[in-house]
Parts: sequence; C-alpha cells; structure tokens
Amino acid sequence: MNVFQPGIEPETAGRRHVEKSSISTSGELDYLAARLVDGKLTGTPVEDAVDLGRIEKAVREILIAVGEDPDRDGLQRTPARVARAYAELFAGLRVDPATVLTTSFEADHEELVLVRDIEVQSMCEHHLLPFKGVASIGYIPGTDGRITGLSKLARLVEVFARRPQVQERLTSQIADLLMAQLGARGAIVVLECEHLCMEMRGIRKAGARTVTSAVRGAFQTDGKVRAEAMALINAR
Ligand SMILES: Nc1nc2c(ncn2[C@@H]2O[C@H](COP(=O)(O)OP(=O)(O)OP(=O)(O)O)[C@@H](O)[C@H]2O)c(=O)[nH]1
Ligand SMILES: [Zn+2]
Repeated sequence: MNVFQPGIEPETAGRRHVEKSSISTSGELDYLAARLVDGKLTGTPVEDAVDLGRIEKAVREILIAVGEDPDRDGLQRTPARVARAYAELFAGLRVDPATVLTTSFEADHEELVLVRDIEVQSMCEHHLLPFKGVASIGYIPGTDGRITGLSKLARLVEVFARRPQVQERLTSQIADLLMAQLGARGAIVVLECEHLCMEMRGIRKAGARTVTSAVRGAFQTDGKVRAEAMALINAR
C-alpha cells in the first residue's frame, strides 16, 4: 500500500523541492511481477515463474545438513514456505526495470525533485540474509521539464531490491536507470541500511549502518547542486 503524504515545498536558492516520506511499497511488486513475467502481460502469479520444487528440495537438504529432522511436525511445510518466500523476495529478477518509469507528465519543472525515506528491504547476495533501511532519491528533470510519478521512484527501489544484492550496486542501479529512462539532468541516490549478516553472525555488530551514494549528471559535476541535495536528504 502506498501512503501518500502531500509534500512540503521549501524554497532554497531558487529551487523547488518536493519531499515525501514513509512510502511503503509492500505488496506492490507482487502485482508488478505478476504482470511482467518475461516482459509480457501474463497475469502469472509470481510463484509460478519460480522453480518452487527445486527450492523446496534444497531447503530440505539444508535442514538435514544442519542436523534437523525435516519430517518433524513443525518443519514439514517449511521447505514449501521458504520457496514461496524466496519467490517473493527475489521477484525483482523477473521484472524489467525499464517498465517501471513509463509514466511521465508534462510539468514544466526543471528543478530538484527529492523523495526521502523510501523503505528499502533487500537480501545480501553474500549470505542471503536481509538488509534494510531507507533510500532518498532525487533527480533534476531533463530540459523538457517532464517528471515521473513519485510512486515510480519507490517501485524502482523494489525492482532492484528484490534480488540478491549488494548495497552499492542497488544504489548505482537506481541512479543509472533514472538517468537512462527519464532523461534526467542529474540523479542522486543515498541509501542507509543495516545488514543482518553483520548483526546476527560474523562480526555481530548490531546497529552499524552503511551509507552508500550514487551521483550522476549535474550532481556529479556541480558541487553546489550536490551539497544542496545532501543537505535536504540529511535535514531532519
Ligand atoms: N560491500 C558490501 N559488502 C557486503 C554487503 N553485504 C554484505 N557484505 C560483506 O560481504 C563480505 C563477504 O566477506 P567474506 O570474507 O567473503 O565472507 P565471510 O567470511 O562470511 O565474511 P564476514 O561477514 O566478515 O564473516 C562481508 O564483509 C560482508 O560484511 C554489501 O551490500 N556491500
Ligand atoms: Zn551478507
């Protein structure tokens, strides 16, 4: 469900900003994946596009390997549950990101658009453990002043996050697609996440937060533009 909160628009150095917070995209990608399996409108539920049986077999093997009895009452349906969960967690693999930013509007707005605090939930590709946090995504529309729907930015996060990922690549992929698909003059993406692979195992440092950024176009070439966006991203 998307929770839309009308943005505030502070005036800073002649630029207008659109801010929006706490966008939740839970459940949205199920719909997207169902529509866009192999780029076609299939109506296929996301689970049908994944080899659930193969995941089930593998999970059963893991349970045996760790010393569990996969046939005991509580675990009998676990391999099937995990298979369905993985189909959902990795649904982004079956969505073409280029299909997300298809809606754009005439707005005659050539200044910064910034959406803060978009919920991010992904799976670290090294350990297949979750990492989660928030993304801030900003872009400066191209000279035609066309903008995209704000929810599309959150959908973009979903498509790239619901794959085996590293935070750095997730950050760059969002910025690159904004540039390529929207013809933006600049894109800035900042993610702040906590990785369970660092909390529950290994070094076991709870609360450590990893910040990654990707800047493209005007944000890369103009320090003032970048500093202004960073100040807005960090303003609380
Ligand atoms: N750069 C980056 N590293 C990540 C991310 N997620 C997990 N990692 C790291 O991936 C690394 C994998 O290191 P390895 O030495 O191959 O694996 P490991 O023995 O399990 O590492 P430890 O976590 O240090 O126990 C670890 O340092 C993780 O913290 C990410 O999104 N970005
Ligand atoms: Zn990890």
